[in-house]
Amino acid sequence: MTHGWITAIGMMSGTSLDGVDAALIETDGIEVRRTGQSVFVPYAPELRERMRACFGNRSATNTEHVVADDLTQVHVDAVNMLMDKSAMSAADIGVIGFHGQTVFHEPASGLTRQIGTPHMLAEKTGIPVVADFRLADVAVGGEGAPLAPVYHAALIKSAGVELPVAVLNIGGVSNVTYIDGDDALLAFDCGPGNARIDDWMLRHTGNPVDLNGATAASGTGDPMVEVKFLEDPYFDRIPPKSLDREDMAARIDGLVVEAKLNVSDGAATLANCTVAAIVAGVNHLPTAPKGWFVCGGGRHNDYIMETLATRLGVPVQSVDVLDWDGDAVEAECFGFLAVRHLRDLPLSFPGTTGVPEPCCGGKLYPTKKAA
Ligand SMILES: Nc1ncnc2c1ncn2[C@@H]1O[C@H](COP(=O)(O)OP(=O)(O)OP(=O)(O)O)[C@@H](O)[C@H]1O
Ligand SMILES: CC(=O)N[C@H]1[C@@H]2OC[C@@H](O2)[C@@H](O)[C@@H]1O[C@H](C)C(=O)O
Repeated sequence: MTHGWITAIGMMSGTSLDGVDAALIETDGIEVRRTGQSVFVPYAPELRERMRACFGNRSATNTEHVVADDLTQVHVDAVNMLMDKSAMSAADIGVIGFHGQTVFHEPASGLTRQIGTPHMLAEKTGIPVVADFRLADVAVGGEGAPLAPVYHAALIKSAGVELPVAVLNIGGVSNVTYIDGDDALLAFDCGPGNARIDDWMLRHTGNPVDLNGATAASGTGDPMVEVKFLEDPYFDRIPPKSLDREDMAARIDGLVVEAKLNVSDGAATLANCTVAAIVAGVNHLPTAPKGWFVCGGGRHNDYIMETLATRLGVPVQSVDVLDWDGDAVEAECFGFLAVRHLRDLPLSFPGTTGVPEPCCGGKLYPTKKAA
């Protein structure tokens, strides 16, 4: 098989609902020749709330269609911004990988829903779009997530680091990829990432973030809440396994309310739970990683990063030390996966989502001209 390099734009609208990350990547679907510029376009608060109202929708509603078109328009804007920033035009881009917004994820029922309007994105940008990345995986009994492991492994291959390592994404949910140099990858969602912290901060301060973990750092974690949190059966479940953003939410909120914590103690407690969930995941790895490389917005939370390093007892560093763009890894990943779709290469594996055999995925939405 001869592979040409394809320049792709990948886009992720993550579980934290903060906005759209878009990034350029040049790849043949196996190796990463280079990554390029990235942009972030935040959602307007009113759109964010309409998106949040779609969480839990097992099937599409009329209002959801409007939300899907509106969030797709933000993706169109992101593509245009990225092309302007990179002095590129649609003719320079081979494909867009469009994740959409997960509103419901229940792989045990064979259901995972990412909303967005891929044909609108293809028409408005004039670039073919690959979307629906998770559907084929859950259709054959997989978890549908995480899908980033094959991209994490491609990046680590040329990073020159001592193996085994863990690549950890701390987004709304956190997920880990264990890489020991063998082809067999192991990956799973660890637990809540920033989502519970964001919701707590929004409720108490009106701002959905604990900037750099400063509020947590000024508080004291409640150890009993953490102990009860770790009693959730999810942590003993053998991976692969995945979570919806709202999984565990009611239980954690209940524990924190019951403990009557103030804003800083609550932030510290929730950050400790995020860390404890990641540390609990080590029990499911074949050996302890020699180092952890962290991407996603949670790596900006100094309290989480420091607590994680203390509890893991090995170096925990931002992926930025490897010259990766830690805010763009997931977006780049969907560009990479779009190219893998075009090359008929699998996106998920028995060790990453529990599919019976390596599984291809995604669906191509050509531009009208190409159709
Ligand atoms: N400076 C910062 N300090 C603390 N937290 C931050 C900071 N910057 C971003 N975050 C957190 O990072 C999160 C966004 O990260 P990211 O974009 O990686 O998540 P996502 O892609 O939406 O989620 P997921 O990976 O679960 O799909 C927000 O929840 C935000 O609270
Ligand atoms: C169902 C879904 O959208 N899952 C996301 C979410 O956000 C982080 C974690 O949970 C991960 O499993 C996944 O996203 C990344 C990009 C993945 O598939 O690897």
